[in-house]
Amino acid sequence: MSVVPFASHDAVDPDAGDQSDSIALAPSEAFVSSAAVKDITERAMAYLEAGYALHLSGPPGTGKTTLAFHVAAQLGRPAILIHGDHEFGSSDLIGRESGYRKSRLVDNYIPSVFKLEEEGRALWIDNRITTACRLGHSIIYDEFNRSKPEANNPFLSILSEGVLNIPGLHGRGEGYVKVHPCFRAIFTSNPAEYAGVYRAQDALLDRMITLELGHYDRETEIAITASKSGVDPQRAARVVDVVRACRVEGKDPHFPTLRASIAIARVLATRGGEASYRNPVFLWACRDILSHTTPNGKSDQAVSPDFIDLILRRSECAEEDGKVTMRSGRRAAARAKGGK
Ligand SMILES: Nc1ncnc2c1ncn2[C@@H]1O[C@H](COP(=O)(O)OP(=O)(O)OP(=O)(O)O)[C@@H](O)[C@H]1O
Repeated sequence: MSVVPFASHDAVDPDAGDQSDSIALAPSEAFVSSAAVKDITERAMAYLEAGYALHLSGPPGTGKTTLAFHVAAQLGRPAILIHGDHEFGSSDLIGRESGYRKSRLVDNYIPSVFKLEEEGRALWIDNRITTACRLGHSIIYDEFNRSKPEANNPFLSILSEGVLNIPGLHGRGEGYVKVHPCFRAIFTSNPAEYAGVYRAQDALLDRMITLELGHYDRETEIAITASKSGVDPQRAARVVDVVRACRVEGKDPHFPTLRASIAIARVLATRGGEASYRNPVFLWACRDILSHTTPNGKSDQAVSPDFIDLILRRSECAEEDGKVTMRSGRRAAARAKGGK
């Protein structure tokens, strides 16, 4: 079983074999546990400990997957990661027959008597959900609505009756697997996604508790940007303010995301320099990373390079004004102190 730091979960190999699919989650040093993160974790843990499945729903880059890993780590059980895929069928999740075992017994101990017994059995291979249900592992099912709704049907009986129905094992006395009491499921989905997703079944949504996530507060975004890029908090704050201004004033409230802040800050960390309009590295990184078209593919840009220039110049002026105000405020305070 591999140990995966959950703020760098890209390291998981989803194609590893069945048993090695389980991972032990360990907190990464880069993980930020701000008040907002602690609050949502507390609520998530309350629902999971009460025996419910958890559904983290929110636009891209709001930290759903990272939070799912964090919460799964708090459960203290090995975890199994699944990424929703439109090619999944139920068998990809619960298991399938694979191969055939044939045994043959020839008994010719008494030469005049020849006894032959043959038995053939299809071999069954458990897949990830079955393994998790049997062993009481946690499932993290990322972007579960990328799988066809019927592929997720096994979860209906798992989450309501605590039983996994395996039609392929009926007749062998193993057709129903009783779900281990420690089994927990954490789902994530992105309701704003428009391509390659399916509408989740109401019956499945009704069996889980959904936490709607939005973008984190400014302080948490600054802490995450600084932690994931290595820049100091002051530069991280400048980057985050520009990204948040584009989000608020652009045509799409979901973009740019926290990932854009991290990306710009990483470029700054690599190339050095201030998060200032006067630093060409910062200027072109912002233009390249922040400008994008609207998600529905229309040609008008949600955030155009001109718009980014405007935001950058404005934030620079606001900062200059702030410094001037602070300087004049300090001078006025010194004058007042000196009795002038
Ligand atoms: N608490 C945190 N501590 C450190 N980094 C975080 C934290 N939350 C989110 N991040 C970072 O923010 C970025 C976006 O987070 P994440 O991938 O979890 O978002 P998401 O909502 O799952 O996005 P998507 O829907 O696009 O998959 C990642 O680089 C992640 O490492």
